[in-house]
Amino acid sequence: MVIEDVTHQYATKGQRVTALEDINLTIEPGEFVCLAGPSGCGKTTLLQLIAGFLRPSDGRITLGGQEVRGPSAERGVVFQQPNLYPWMTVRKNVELGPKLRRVAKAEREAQAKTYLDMVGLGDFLDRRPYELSGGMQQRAQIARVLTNDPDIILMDEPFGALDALTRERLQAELLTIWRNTGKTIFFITHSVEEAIFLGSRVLVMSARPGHVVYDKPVDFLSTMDADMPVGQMRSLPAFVRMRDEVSNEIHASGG
Ligand SMILES: Nc1ncnc2c1ncn2[C@@H]1O[C@H](COP(=O)(O)OP(=O)(O)OP(=O)(O)O)[C@@H](O)[C@H]1O
Repeated sequence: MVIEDVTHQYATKGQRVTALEDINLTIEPGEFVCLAGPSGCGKTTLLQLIAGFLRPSDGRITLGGQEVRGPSAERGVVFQQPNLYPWMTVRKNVELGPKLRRVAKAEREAQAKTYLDMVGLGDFLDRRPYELSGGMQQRAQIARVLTNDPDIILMDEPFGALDALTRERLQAELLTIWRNTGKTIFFITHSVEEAIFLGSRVLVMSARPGHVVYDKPVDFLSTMDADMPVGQMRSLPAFVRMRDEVSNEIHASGG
């Protein structure tokens, strides 16, 4: 995905607010990009531009050479608040995308089962969303996005509303899903530790108008045991160094 010279302004009450200015970014297939930055720096705006919910005031975004002109299943979005349809079972929620694309019933049922198993909800197929915990609803949201086989998954603080333990579990599960599917992920977070733990690359944006002030790969994790607990990882010198670097960058840019 290529973001070229993207600027975005909102018009409110006759005033223009420049949320993003001159963003240039290339995200390679299979990268797990985590974006952090002070509140209001334009993270959600950038995600919404990539999703196609907003059009940039200037510049352009292309995915696989095609310009993004609106929402599409190839760019799946996971929001902070799960947005499952309450009147549908978990299975029907997950099957909806393939159903709208007229995938045959047996095939879409099998797809939904595969992805619900992958996120650990294989025993909850016929429950309704309100019968699930917040973490389980997020898992269902992730399964729903995966069923559409997107080129990129856009995640806006997906674990921000969860308790600490559930959050750590979902982080580990998401990493496993990423390793197993090779999907490209663009992930917004307020947590520096989450960004480093999950990302193969960490970006920081400055306060308004937002632009990218930090962009580094997280390379020390690839040489380590994939199953190392987060607790142990936190004390690694390379982890601590990067956490301080990213935190300083966020503070310097207005956070
Ligand atoms: N619909 C809108 N109309 C006008 N201004 C907006 C609108 N949406 C966002 N903004 C402004 O654009 C800027 C960027 O907002 P955005 O939500 O993208 O930031 P953010 O980095 O995601 O913030 P947070 O971390 O608090 O979620 C903010 O100053 C915000 O007030």
